Amino acid sequence: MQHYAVVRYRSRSRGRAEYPPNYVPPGYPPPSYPPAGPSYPPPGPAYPPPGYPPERAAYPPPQYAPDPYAMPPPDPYAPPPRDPYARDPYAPPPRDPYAPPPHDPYAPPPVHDPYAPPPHDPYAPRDPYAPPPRPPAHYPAYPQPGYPAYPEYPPAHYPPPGYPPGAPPAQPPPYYPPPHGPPHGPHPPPHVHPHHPPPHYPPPHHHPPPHYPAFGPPPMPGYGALRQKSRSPNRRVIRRMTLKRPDRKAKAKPKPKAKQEKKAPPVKADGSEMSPRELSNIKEAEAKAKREANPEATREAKPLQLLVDRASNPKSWIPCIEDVSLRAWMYMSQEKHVTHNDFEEIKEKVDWVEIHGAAAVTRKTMWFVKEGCRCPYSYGKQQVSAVTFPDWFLEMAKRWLGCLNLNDQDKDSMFPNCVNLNLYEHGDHQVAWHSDDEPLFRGKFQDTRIISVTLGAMRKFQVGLKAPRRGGILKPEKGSMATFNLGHGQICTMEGLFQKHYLHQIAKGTTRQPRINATFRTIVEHAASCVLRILWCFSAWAVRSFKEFSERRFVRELKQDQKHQRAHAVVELTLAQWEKGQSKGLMATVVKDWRKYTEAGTLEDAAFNLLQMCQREAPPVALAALFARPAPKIDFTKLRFGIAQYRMATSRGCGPGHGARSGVFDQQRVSAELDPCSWIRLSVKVFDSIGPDVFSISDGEAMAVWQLCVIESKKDQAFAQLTETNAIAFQLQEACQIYTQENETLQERLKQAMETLQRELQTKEELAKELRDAYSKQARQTPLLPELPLGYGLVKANNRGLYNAKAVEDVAASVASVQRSPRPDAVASNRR
Ligand SMILES: O=C(O)CCC(=O)C(=O)O
Ligand SMILES: [Fe+2]
Repeated sequence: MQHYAVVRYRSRSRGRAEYPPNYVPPGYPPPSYPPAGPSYPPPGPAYPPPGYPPERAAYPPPQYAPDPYAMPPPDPYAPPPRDPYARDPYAPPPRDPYAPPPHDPYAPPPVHDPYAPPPHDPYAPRDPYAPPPRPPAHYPAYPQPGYPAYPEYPPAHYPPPGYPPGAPPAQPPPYYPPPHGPPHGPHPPPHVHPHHPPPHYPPPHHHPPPHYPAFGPPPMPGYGALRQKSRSPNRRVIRRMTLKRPDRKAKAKPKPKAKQEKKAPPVKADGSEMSPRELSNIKEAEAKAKREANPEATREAKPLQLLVDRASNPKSWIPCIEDVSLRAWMYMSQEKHVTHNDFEEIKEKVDWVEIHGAAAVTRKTMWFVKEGCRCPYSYGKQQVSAVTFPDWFLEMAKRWLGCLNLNDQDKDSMFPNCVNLNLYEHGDHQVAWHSDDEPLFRGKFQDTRIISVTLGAMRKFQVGLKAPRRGGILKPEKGSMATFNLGHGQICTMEGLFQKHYLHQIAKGTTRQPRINATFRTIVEHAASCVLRILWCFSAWAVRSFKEFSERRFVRELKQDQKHQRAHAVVELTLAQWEKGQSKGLMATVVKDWRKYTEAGTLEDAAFNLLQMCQREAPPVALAALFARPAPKIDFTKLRFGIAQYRMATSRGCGPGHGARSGVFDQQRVSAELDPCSWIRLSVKVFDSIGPDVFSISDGEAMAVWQLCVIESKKDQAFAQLTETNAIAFQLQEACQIYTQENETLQERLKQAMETLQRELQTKEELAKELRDAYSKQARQTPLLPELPLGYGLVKANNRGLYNAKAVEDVAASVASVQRSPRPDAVASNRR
């Protein structure tokens, strides 16, 4: 359709050059216009009137009215308002004899009006800010001194560009230029795609200019246009959102990835295939070379405080692994505060969850987290829900770890926010080779701290360098394994990138005594289903914006110290806002902590500490109501939607909370509709507290954050699936191992049977030889005996190289039968 329009337009423009010189397009007045008669324009009263100031004589001045909507400035020299009783000397005569007669013979018939807008023009202004009405009927058909200009006058660019050669009509036809496109031209012009008008189309006067009087700029993009009646104020916001959404269909489909050609497996020098073991060896060597070529950052380059550095008695800590190039450390120490009573209490009080291996229960576990956190923990395919630290356990843990001075004062002294408890009831209970590198701890990417405390029986704790899986099974690199005995009261730390580069396990043992182990860790990235995740997002977002804000405003023009001063002022402003608003519960904690941290250190510290605080802070009051319900699954789509709505409502430039108060944003309603877990209320509170006055966070950023959340939650799901699949694969591999062993045993038995058989065969062969000899001896004496078939009694090998036992048996049987049954001729001779 569009293509057709273009072709038509082109052919028309080509044809235009062939118009005769005096061509007048249909509908235009003939060149003799205006009709002969009185002089044109008609003689009126003298202008300017006597006494009129000379500088206003040319009113309106030629440069006037670039803006068709702007009213002329109040003219101090304007002629006095018309006296209704006096005849205005400047007023046009009530009936202008020179005005085109109503039935103008040159006027085109209304049906063929070339200037009429198309009936269903998608670009037709439906704008509430539409231009003012046309001039009143008594206005002259052309601009005249003394008449304020109307948008349509004077005719712009007459004759229009591209007008046929020849003299244009002396006067433009009435209401020229036509409001929509050139005469006869298609509408919109052919180069304009109907769904993508260029920025200048439709002509600018359809939109109120930025300084449009009296209304003020409405806040949202697309304002003015497409304003529709809505049942509630909220609907309007929703509709605008819908309008803003990108066309999903227009999204480019991701290109299918080019098929990767499978690498041919390496072969030996003689061209023969390598065994899986040889291949694994090669992979392991490659991984080792790669690791050695890429050492990790040193502690000098990237500071890291080790636990031993903060221990009260550093000398009692034994270094087990100090791998600087891999940034991995492991230390051990004996802690006297771990008692046997603790062991009994934990064993009794904990509601243990059994972990099932391929065949049996491998151990029992429990997953404790800090109050407020809801992150589950996965053991293979088994997922265990979070249980808040019981007070008795917290008290115990603080006693055990007291020597490490973890007092939550700064980022180095954070007390772990979760613990995994393992109960190994006897030597058969174990945990296979693994590393604690779950996404919760980000151990693959950043330094982590794991503190393990042992109670009860001693067990062997083995560590080794991570290597590529062998036959799908995780095992340490050859020759890298080290074994440590962990007995009652032993504390063991794994720090830095230990979980990235090392594996550990508790191997099966012979003991019948139980052992409990508590591994304390720190969750740094809460799971998508955890309520603290949202707080983390908000904080990350607020901190980022805060940093951006301070940078943007101050970095360029101010010195470093001034920048800090100003940034602190911003913090103060924020705090004031927060305190003014929701200063109870969670927000109060946030405010208090932020204040504490900003007072203590640099901006970066403040940002980091705020993040840490948001992650670790148990929300005692504000979130308590949320926890009364079962663990909520956050619907990020709904949440994002709610947040976006709120953002839109408040971005009207009236300050935080305005939208909610003014009723534009029906908070109650949205909460009821979109918020099954009170999440919107919480997010709105946080939003309200941040406030657009302090942080200029765009809707785009808001969306981006929530989109990130959605992606992350998908990632978590995918990860859960992956873990499940891995667990299944692991089970299969275990089964495979068992079968391989069985197979080996069977092969062994078969070999033994073969050997026995072979020995038997040999004996039988000898026997057969003896028999043959006896037979031939007999035959010599008794010539009537038939000839034995060639090779009779010889043992034959079948195709597979196995001896054919049946053949031997046949020989033996036939020999026996020969011996047993007397031959007929022998019988006959006896009778004789
Ligand atoms: O029992 C231990 O000492 C180790 C436990 C462990 O590695 C774990 O829970 O991840
Ligand atoms: Fe572990």
